[in-house]
Amino acid sequence: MFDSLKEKLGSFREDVEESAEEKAEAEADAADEDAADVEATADAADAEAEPADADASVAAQDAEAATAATDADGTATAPDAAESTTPEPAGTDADSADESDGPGFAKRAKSVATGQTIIEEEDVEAPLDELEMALLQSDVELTVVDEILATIREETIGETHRFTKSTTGVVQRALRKALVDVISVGQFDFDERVATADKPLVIIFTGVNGVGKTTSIAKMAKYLEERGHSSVLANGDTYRAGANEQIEEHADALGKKLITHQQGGDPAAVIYDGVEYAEANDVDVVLGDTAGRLHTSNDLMEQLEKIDRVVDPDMTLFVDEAVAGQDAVQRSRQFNDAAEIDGTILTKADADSQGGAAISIAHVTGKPILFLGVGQGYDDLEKFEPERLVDRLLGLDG
Ligand SMILES: Nc1nc2c(ncn2[C@@H]2O[C@H](COP(=O)(O)OP(=O)(O)OP(=O)(O)O)[C@@H](O)[C@H]2O)c(=O)[nH]1
Repeated sequence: MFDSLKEKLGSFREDVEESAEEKAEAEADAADEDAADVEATADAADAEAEPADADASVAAQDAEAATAATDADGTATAPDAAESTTPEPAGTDADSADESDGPGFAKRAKSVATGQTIIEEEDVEAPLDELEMALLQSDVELTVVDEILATIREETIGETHRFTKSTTGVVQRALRKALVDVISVGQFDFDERVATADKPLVIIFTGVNGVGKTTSIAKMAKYLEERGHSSVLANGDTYRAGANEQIEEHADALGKKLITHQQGGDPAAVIYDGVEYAEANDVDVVLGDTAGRLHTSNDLMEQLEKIDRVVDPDMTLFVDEAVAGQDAVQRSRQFNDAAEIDGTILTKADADSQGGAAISIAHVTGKPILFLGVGQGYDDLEKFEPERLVDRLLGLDG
């Protein structure tokens, strides 16, 4: 699942690491040269001046003395020890040095002294460009890509951290936050909502045909049963020939009651009958299918508005397939505009390597993805857990 996206996110991490490694080497070389300069200067100063003057003279000649500070005897100390053991020489205060360039020269120099480096814009720009392309190719929606890149910039640029060892840590944390932020929009606890709702709870499934809507209803019936909730199925897809037979197969296989009307009947009336059946038989949840292939969003709106008026559903779930990528993202926007949805079930995630729809839909609709369909079996409905998914994408799931 989402293998191609996983690979692309891994490449981004490697790109930033590489760029940090190159920078670390360059800074370490520069620090070595500075340390040699300082030593030479200190030796010369030793002959003529007081130790304290030598400090000041070193500092004045080269602000990078902060990278290899000089102790009271005028002996250059190792860069690693400078930060913790040596007071700042007069005139080399990091804060007062030239800060016109990014995090500032003195701060950078000090970072080298402590074995640390700072991530600057130039370190991440090229990898971020690559990531932008990779996300767009993975069908992640443009505004979502922008949001992800902005968060990564915010979380990495200016970050001071130990050299290469922890570059991965900083980038990993930034990527994780960026992805979790966009995909966890609007999350709520579905199980909790079902458990605490007045019964019967009415859930309407909407979305275009062929994406796995009917199968998802069957999977949901099984999911609810495993959590102690009974359900009745109501086939509001009165538009398509063969729809009754198709859902009937699932109802039979699961031992669930199915309410149907003839083809061409009123979807709201079928679901109303489902609610009446549930009330009369103490059934917890009504799962209502609808026809998705309507010609205009007005038709769709009318259908769902009528269902709204007649049965006042508790939840409307949009169903689409992960493999449809950008198309699924655009449809989620259209369905949400036409009739406000409460969340999404994204099917066929098992067959999707791109992951664009999974990353984008919550951000685009403002409503959470609640479940992933991960196969054709009744058990193949996985609760959508943003953090778990992101950890999987970043290879942090052990
Ligand atoms: N691999 C995989 N296949 C799925 C998944 N969900 C549904 N399918 C398959 O997708 C096909 C279409 O599913 P349906 O449930 O018939 O789709 P629908 O949206 O109800 O479409 P119609 O009833 O034809 O309007 C079926 O072959 C399902 O087995 C899933 O999560 N993974």
